[in-house]
Amino acid sequence: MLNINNLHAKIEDGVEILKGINLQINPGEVHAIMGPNGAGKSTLSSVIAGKEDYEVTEGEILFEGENISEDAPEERAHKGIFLSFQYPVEIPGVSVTNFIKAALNETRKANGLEEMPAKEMLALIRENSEKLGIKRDFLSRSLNEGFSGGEKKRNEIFQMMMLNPKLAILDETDSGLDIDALRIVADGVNSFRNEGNAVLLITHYQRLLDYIQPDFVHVLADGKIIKTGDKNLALELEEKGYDWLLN
Ligand SMILES: Nc1ncnc2c1ncn2[C@@H]1O[C@H](COP(=O)(O)OP(=O)(O)OP(=O)(O)O)[C@@H](O)[C@H]1O
Repeated sequence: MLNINNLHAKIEDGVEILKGINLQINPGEVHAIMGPNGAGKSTLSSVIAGKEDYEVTEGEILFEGENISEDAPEERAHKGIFLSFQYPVEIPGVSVTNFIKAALNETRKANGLEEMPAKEMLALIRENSEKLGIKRDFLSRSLNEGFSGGEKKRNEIFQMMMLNPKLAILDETDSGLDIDALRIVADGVNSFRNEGNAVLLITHYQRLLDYIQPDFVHVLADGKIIKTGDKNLALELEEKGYDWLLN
């Protein structure tokens, strides 16, 4: 599904942050990326999603066989790539429901589909909000306005489940997940994952990987993936830190 080959990327002022990333994600897989602060984890997720602060200087990102390195962020979203936001924007006057309806219909339109019939939309909203324990009054609140950390997390996972992307990138490196938020993310990801989609989970929290079983764990340091293993690698990192890999 996703093939990243020798990806180099820099920020606009010229500092290279990604220095030759290779990563292959197949349908049905969950990959976790861990690594020290400042390694480039969030940059990698932003570059995959097409955030414009970064420039790809070498290598390519193939999504379902197609080079998307030059695509605008919304084109990538329409192709089925979802990126959660660590610091989501507040949109006063736009409710959680209306935002997700607009986003979902926008994606359908870009893929040549009709708007989702209102009844179907309501049923889908009900199904996903119930799965996540989201109450009805929450759905009519203004997007992210005054949301607690846990509510933002719940909304983010709700958006992921509603949009049902092929590849979900969840960047949890710095989001201060408490135990409840950890469970929200874990339960959401576990109910989302299936044979046809994939998840890239960026995290500092080994505990999250107790709840979400990753197929692969990668360590990213200084812009490169320096080690790949299974879930036991995360346990080893918890115990030993990163130093033993950096020397
Ligand atoms: N837009 C930007 N402008 C300036 N510097 C940036 C920008 N984006 C990333 N960087 C720098 O690139 C490096 C990698 O940052 P990044 O956020 O990708 O690391 P990370 O591995 O996600 O770190 P953390 O674990 O601390 O969240 C850091 O030195 C950061 O300051």
